[in-house]
Amino acid sequence: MTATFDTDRMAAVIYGSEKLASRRREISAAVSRIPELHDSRPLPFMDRLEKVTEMTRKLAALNKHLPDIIDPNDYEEGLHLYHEVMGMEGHPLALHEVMFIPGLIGQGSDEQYEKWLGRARRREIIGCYAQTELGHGSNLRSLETTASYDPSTREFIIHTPQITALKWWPGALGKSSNYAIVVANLIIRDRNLGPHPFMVQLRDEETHRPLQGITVGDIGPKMAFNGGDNGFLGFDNYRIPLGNLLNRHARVEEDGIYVKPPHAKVGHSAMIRVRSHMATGQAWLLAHSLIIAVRYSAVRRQGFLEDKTREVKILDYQTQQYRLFPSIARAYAFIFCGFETIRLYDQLILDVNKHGNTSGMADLHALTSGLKSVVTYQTGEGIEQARMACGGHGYSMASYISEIYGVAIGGCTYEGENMVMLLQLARYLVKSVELIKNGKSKELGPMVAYLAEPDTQEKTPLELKDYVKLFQMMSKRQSWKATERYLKLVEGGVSRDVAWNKTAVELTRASRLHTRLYIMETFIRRVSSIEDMNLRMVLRDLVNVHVNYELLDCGIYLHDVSLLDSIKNQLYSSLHSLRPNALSLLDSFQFSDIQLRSVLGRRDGHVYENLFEWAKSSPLNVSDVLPSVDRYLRPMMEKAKL
Ligand SMILES: CCCCC/C=C\C/C=C\C/C=C\C/C=C\C/C=C\CCC(=O)SCCNC(=O)CCNC(=O)[C@H](O)C(C)(C)COP(=O)(O)OP(=O)(O)OC[C@H]1O[C@@H](n2cnc3c(N)ncnc32)[C@H](O)[C@@H]1OP(=O)(O)O
Ligand SMILES: Cc1cc2nc3c(=O)[nH]c(=O)nc-3n(C[C@H](O)[C@H](O)[C@H](O)COP(=O)(O)OP(=O)(O)OC[C@H]3O[C@@H](n4cnc5c(N)ncnc54)[C@H](O)[C@@H]3O)c2cc1C
Repeated sequence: MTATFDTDRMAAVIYGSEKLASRRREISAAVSRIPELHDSRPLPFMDRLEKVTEMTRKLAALNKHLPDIIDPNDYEEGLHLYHEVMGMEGHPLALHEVMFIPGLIGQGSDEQYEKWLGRARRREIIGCYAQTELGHGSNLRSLETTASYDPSTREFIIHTPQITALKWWPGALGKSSNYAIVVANLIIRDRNLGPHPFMVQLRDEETHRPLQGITVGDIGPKMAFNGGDNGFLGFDNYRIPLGNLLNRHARVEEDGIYVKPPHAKVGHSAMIRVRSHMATGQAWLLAHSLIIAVRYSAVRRQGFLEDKTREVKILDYQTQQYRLFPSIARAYAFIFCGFETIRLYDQLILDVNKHGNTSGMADLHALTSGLKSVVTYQTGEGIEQARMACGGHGYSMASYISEIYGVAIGGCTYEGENMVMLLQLARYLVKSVELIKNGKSKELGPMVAYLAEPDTQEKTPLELKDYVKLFQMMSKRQSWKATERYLKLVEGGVSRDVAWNKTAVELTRASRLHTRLYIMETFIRRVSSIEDMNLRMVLRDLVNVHVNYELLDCGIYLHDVSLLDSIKNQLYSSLHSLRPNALSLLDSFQFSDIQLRSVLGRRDGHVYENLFEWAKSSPLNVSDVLPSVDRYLRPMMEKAKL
């Protein structure tokens, strides 16, 4: 089937500019010409140590070739090059780029940039972000690692008081990093001033051995990221200089006087940054799995429809389309709303760092808390559907979908466990409803203004604005319902914390609806702004799939469920309309075969030949009779014959 639009032009929309989209193609082409940058053999056949070694080998090779391929100062080009070469299974610089350098930029002073930033950027040192502990991750106020100030030596003493205080999970900590931003409770004269970020050297720069007072290692295999070394870390009264408290916002004077930051949570900026980037990051993962599933579905034939002489492509089944197309729509929606969120984050950082203005922090914290939760969960759902849509071959690691799934659902946990983060957004929604109840609607931010709108009659949506209106109404009702339930308990004498817990499920529902509304609105906004008519038309089809699917999925929040029949019909017809463009919408992501790492999804479409070649390369097929057969199976069978 021929697409109605140009995939290069769509790539420019997906990646934000014509220039970046074409640079991505050039970068992929450059990588394809350098064998040193390719996987030396399929990753699923490697054990953990081999994977870590392979990732480290490629990283060093990449570091060597990087200046010939990209402008080292161009972050977006760098991100693509890393994805292409390193894939997604983790590597020594993953957290260095994603949290260590951004954490230093967000929290460090100009003097501290001078000391560490250049070295970090040149990769003279490798760092990670060590916050989570064995006993606590979500509740930062219960972290146990201490950094006690000793004015006599102008040093902090970093200490792990007990086993639960061991840092646990930080990526690239176990074996790769020699520095870390360590989040520890700042203690001055026995007063705990809460978690603060410290720059800590962990290993000798020459020998790479842990420094005295440091215990560090790898935490073992995980669901995914097994090419990376998530680690543990303990401190035995380990001393660092006063200048190692990252002090752009909070400071300790030599005599121990503490200077507060302009906002208590300004130290969370590295987390807010990652959360802001997660919608786009997860969208690539969702698209990655869908490219595999949709390409495969356009090759795989099974069963008959009208033509009884030739089996049908499985992509023509309505159930297959229902399984896959709403996720294509979500992948696009996440990208567009991700771009908008990143812009909000960049603006906030500018406001905070240049003008000391922290007034936007609460809004962005609430928004990104909800967004990371909804997006990671829906991405996981979409990837799992993509796997099942490939039948048995989806279950093989040749499809690579299980790896993508493992990586994506890590996002439900890292950067804030999803339920915990949904409840953060819920605090904001409840406060907003309380403002309205107290006659202060004027104080509401623009994203929650709809909470003050009166209910109107539900009617069949015909235009996009009708869908938004219906969704706003459902979201508003749920926020009010949850708030009133909570307040009723409080008014009845239940403590706020217990009342909150007794309302928590309803509160998370409110957060999800609010976030889904935001995603829908940003998706519609972006598509309406696209000038190329061919692109706009196909994206409009995608929006139709999205709004109908979302409404149907949230149908329990409608009062008049009879509306659902017409919504179902509109959904089925929009799935049908999308069919000719489905594959090209995914090809527009322009994943190379190297980056795809999937035998099932390769561009050449020779699924069966490629699968057979892949199976033959299994280490189990090196010999016809395995030693385990000689040692155990044959004797067992021989014995049975006697
Ligand atoms: C270029 C970037 C790319 C990014 C990658 C994106 C996608 C990736 C795709 C592929 C992956 C590839 C590589 C990545 C691999 C691995 C993963 C990468 C990183 C993972 C790193 C981590 O996980 S680091 C550890 C993260 N930990 C957490 O997130 C902990 C969660 N907990 C919290 O954040 C907090 O404890 C809390 C928010 C739940 C509560 O905060 P706390 O300070 O304890 O709260 P209270 O003292 O009770 O105060 C509550 C009060 O403060 C408000 N608040 C809280 N935080 C903020 C904030 N940041 N800003 C503003 N306000 C805040 C809160 O709303 C309350 O306000 P009210 O009292 O007014 O209601
Ligand atoms: C792949 C991966 C990479 C990571 N990388 C890093 C890193 O680089 N650096 C780093 O510091 N950390 C990292 N982490 C750790 C991660 O940030 C934490 O695991 C995460 O914040 C969740 O915290 P937790 O493990 O304490 O979960 P818990 O909070 O123990 O969650 C367990 C359950 O308790 C529930 N729960 C907890 N609190 C509440 C509450 N208040 N209300 C309702 N329910 C609640 C949760 O919803 C969940 O169901 C990583 C984790 C993973 C999986």
